Amino acid sequence: MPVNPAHTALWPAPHATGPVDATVHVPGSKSVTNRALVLASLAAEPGWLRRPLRSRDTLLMAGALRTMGVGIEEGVGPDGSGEAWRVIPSGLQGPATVDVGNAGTVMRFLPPVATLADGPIRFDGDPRSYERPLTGVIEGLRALGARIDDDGRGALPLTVQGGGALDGGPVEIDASSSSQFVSALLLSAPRFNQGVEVRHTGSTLPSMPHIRMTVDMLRAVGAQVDTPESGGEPNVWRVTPGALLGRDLTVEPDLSNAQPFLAAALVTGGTVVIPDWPARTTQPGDRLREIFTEMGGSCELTERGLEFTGSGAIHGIDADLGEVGELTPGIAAVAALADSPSTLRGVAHLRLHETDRLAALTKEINELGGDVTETADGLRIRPRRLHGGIFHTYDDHRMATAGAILGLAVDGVQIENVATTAKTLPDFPDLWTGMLGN
Ligand SMILES: O=C(O)C1=C[C@@H](OP(=O)(O)O)[C@@H](O)[C@H](O)C1
Ligand SMILES: C=C(OP(=O)(O)O)C(=O)O
Repeated sequence: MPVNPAHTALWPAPHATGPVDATVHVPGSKSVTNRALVLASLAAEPGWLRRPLRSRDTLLMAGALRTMGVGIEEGVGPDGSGEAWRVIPSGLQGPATVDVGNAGTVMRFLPPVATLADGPIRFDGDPRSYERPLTGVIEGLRALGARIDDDGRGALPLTVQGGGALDGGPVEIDASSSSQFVSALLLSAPRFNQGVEVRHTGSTLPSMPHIRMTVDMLRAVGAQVDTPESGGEPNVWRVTPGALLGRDLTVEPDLSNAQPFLAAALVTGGTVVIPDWPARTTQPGDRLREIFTEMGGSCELTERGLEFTGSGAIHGIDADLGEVGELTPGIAAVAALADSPSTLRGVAHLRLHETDRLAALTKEINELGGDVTETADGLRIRPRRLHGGIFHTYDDHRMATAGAILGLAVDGVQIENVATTAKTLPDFPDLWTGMLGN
């Protein structure tokens, strides 16, 4: 197979020569954009999506929905401002083939949509997508009446034999390996004949803010959802069948992608402003306000956005990151530069993310001279003086941004395949050098 030069290229991570002082406009949220695309495609009328993220994961989602017959057109929003997508739902059709890349949201959220299509929808993706868990979606959909052909491993590749409709009803799944199993079954459920009642049976459930995001966004398009938090049973979510509205939604900046920029303020003792930081959000990245404050920064929400300032000191942290797992690589990078040890817990499921993130962070930080050990459910990080070297990214966007954070403080860090940030933030290298005034 020919080697893609972008995958072997080394990017010299810029070293900060002083405190950063920058305003960084962070593009839209991956998680919001991909949920909005699914919900708008299932609606009874056209809708608008303003400031959508345009990255590998969201373009794969839009492309997949288009191959099933949905119209997703470029346009300016109804008020004439900003870039937008107009989503025009239509009868979903197979045969079609969906490339999921390595997008958890695409590989999990779309098989339920495909059950509503007329005809077979084949799902395939990057080699890593074959290793990421999908059992909760496959078994869950079968229990709800779907026909799915797979090779019995509970993973991709597979074909959903869309029958134009799905019975729906009650289903038990174990979503301890990914919250996206729950989100997937809920997002399409207003269109199932009986809606759905999802009961999670596993002992842990990661990424609760992402499940809240699913519920909030369903309600915003008119769905009726009962949750444990709205007085329902623990671990049970119910969605009533019904038509969804086509809305006009502006996508919030991706707060998890704001992380490396906030980290830059923390690591250099500088200030970074992120405009349009939402006052209220379900995005897990909002937790960075507390986490990075505990690690030595301070922040304020002003009319300019979130203003985050580092004190010059970086402290270690003992934190359960189970709710905000996708923040772990960036927190681990900051922790490796701190003045005291850190313990990051509750993130065993990161072994099944874009790469085995616990192994990758341990190996790569240690190769720069660090002292990181894996625990059963996380990392223990004892800061040591680091040196330059190659930081491998394993096709993981958050490994690349974690390496860039280290490079601010450690001279001579070279990031292999920084282009992998295109999964959720294609502009990363430019935004990063722009922040540093280069
Ligand atoms: O639903 C979502 O948009 C996501 C849920 C989380 O997945 P897991 O629960 O599999 O960690 C998160 O890590 C991922 O980046 C995005
Ligand atoms: C885990 C992540 O992505 P995915 O949506 O592919 O699961 C992530 O972005 O950190």
